[in-house]
Amino acid sequence: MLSKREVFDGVPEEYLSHKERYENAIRNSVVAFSLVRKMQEEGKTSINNYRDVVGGLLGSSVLRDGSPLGLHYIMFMPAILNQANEEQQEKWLPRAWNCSIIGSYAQTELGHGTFIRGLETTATYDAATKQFVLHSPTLTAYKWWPGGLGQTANYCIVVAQLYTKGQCHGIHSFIIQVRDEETHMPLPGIKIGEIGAKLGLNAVNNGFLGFDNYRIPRTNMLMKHAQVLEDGTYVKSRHSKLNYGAMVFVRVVIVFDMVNYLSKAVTIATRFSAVRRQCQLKAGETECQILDYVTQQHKLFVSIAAAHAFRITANKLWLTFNEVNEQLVEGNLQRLPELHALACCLKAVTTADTAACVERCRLACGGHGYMMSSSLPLTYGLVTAACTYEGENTVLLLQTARFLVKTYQQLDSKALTPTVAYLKTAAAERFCVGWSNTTEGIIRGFQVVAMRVIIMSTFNEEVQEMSRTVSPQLKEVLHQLVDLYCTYWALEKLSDLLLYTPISQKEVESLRLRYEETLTNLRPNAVGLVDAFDLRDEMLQSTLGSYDGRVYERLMEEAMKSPLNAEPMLQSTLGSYDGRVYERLMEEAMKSPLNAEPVNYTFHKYLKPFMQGKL
Ligand SMILES: CCCCCCCCCC/C=C\CCC/C=C/C(=O)SCCNC(=O)CCNC(=O)[C@H](O)C(C)(C)COP(=O)(O)OP(=O)(O)OC[C@H]1O[C@@H](n2cnc3c(N)ncnc32)[C@H](O)[C@@H]1OP(=O)(O)O
Ligand SMILES: Cc1cc2nc3c(=O)[nH]c(=O)nc-3n(C[C@H](O)[C@H](O)[C@H](O)COP(=O)(O)OP(=O)(O)OC[C@H]3O[C@@H](n4cnc5c(N)ncnc54)[C@H](O)[C@@H]3O)c2cc1C
Repeated sequence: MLSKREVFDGVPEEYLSHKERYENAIRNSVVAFSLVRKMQEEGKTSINNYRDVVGGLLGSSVLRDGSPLGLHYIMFMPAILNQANEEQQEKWLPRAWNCSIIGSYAQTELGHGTFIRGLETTATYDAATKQFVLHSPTLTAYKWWPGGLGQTANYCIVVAQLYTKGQCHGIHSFIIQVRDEETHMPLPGIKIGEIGAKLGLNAVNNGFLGFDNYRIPRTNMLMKHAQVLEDGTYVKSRHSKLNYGAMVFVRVVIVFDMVNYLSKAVTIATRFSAVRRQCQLKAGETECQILDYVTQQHKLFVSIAAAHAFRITANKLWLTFNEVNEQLVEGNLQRLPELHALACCLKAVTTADTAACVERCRLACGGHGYMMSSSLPLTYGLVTAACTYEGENTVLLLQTARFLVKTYQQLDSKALTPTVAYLKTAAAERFCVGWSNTTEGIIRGFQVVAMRVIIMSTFNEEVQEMSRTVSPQLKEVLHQLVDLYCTYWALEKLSDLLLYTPISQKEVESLRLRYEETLTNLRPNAVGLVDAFDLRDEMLQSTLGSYDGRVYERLMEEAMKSPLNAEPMLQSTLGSYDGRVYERLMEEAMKSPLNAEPVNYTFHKYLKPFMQGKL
């Protein structure tokens, strides 16, 4: 059994080189995911409910900057579950589940990420040999970004344009072996490596992949929805977008991920704000806690409310996802467009808001928030990536807008699905008959705004659910959070409300007062509310947010760990670009020390024994 997390001579991750970071990540990941395998053996997790277990590990301090094995669980396995037929699931799932193969998900290319119908990788069926020929016709056709593909995965799901009998049938998914299972060397016809250093997630080992007329068996096309028969006949799917299912799943999962990161960041910033004393409220008094400043409360408290709002929303979205998928299995596709629009909208909104809130938490901690040891810069790097991956936010909001406009156009002719039923009410009231400065009044106002501009998603507060299951005291605080969240956004989006609702100047002024009252009312419970997230210090990994409040001692202890305090100079900088983007990106990628060797030693020392169940 491997010892717990090893680091180089006690040097924290921040001071490791790019290569050392990867080697450290492999070591930590095989230890962490051996736990998942142990839980499988003890029946404590299964192929259909491992989200929480893997999610907990990926958000933990052990894998704090991602894992080369993350995509295996996040997309490789869900894609097999979602797009492989039964025979293929029987063949591939057991090996994926016990990690005797490690997979990734290769869709994005150097030249295309958003417009997936424009992907260039081709899979051309050869009926004579009953094989598909995978090929990257241009440099821009190289797969670029797949997590774990650089040096770790030996299989991946590849999304390519399917050609058979001379005709293109659009993008489909294929399971493809890219490395030898014994030697881990890239297979003939495969060009593969890692793409280089990034803003964050530098332990994920994102890779590139090019095909040179690479042949795979016909049965490696995932054929749950569409098929290619032995003679090359194409059988199309019931719905052209069923192949997009893996992306919908991850968008749903990302909403849960944002809850975890936002809870961490606001816990760190709120606790630090209770410890930090700076300036005086009245001359001659002792310096006050910065948490007592209304400006500090304005920065932080809405993040506490948002963490709860996102958690409730994530749970509701997960229920919807499972409901719709059960209907898909029965052949009922009626709610697929609603699920797609909902997943797009909530992934975009929660990632954008979380990135903004985490940055605001950092700013609320002054210089100490800028220290890597605070864990806030790392958290920001993780959440801001989520605004891009799994569908760039702008593009996903446009997908939601497309669905809402279509829904509005069919308002009188079609029954509305549950999450857009409010449009009927808002339409009936036309211009929001009256404004009231209550939670319900604000929600109704936004429904009217949404109605009017058809691109705002509405906010479904689960207030009733809280009143059934919580004590009067907790209900009061949770209602304060609901009030805060609604009045905050009413004030943030005041221009829309002024444009589309009859809110008066007087009501705006009282809304402002109500907002400040709510901040004051929440202040006594602020630390208790973040303590309620129950995030252990090991999870937070932050000098500012530790439970014991020993901020300064911890800052100094961490500072003394820097090798710069022991040695003169480290580091160097990289060159800049001349505008030849794709060639330069590839040239930069090839500079990575990881690409200097065909197989990193950690494969033979850690990964292979892990995959063979020998750890
Ligand atoms: C299990 C373990 C869990 C552990 C938890 C730990 C947390 C981890 C969190 C995640 C961490 C890291 C993961 C990072 C990994 C990143 C992976 C990737 O980034 S993979 C690549 C992702 N790429 C994209 O998302 C591409 C974005 N682009 C698209 O999706 C499409 O191009 C789109 C939708 C923008 C346009 O598609 P298309 O051009 O084909 O469609 P149209 O716009 O013309 O619309 C036509 C029609 O189709 C409907 N539609 C579109 N998409 C879907 C869909 N997915 N499902 C259903 N329907 C869809 C659309 O609504 C239109 O319908 P219509 O009725 O005609 O209006
Ligand atoms: C950390 C990370 C991990 C990733 N992991 C994976 C992975 O494992 N597998 C994988 O396949 N991919 C992965 N990706 C790739 C990711 O899915 C793409 O980056 C994403 O889909 C955006 O595509 P792009 O980067 O090509 O940007 P583009 O699609 O080129 O978009 C660039 C910008 O153009 C604008 N734009 C584009 N299209 C439109 C439009 N229709 N309307 C308006 N504006 C538009 C937007 O402002 C957008 O930000 C990862 C990316 C990151 C950052």
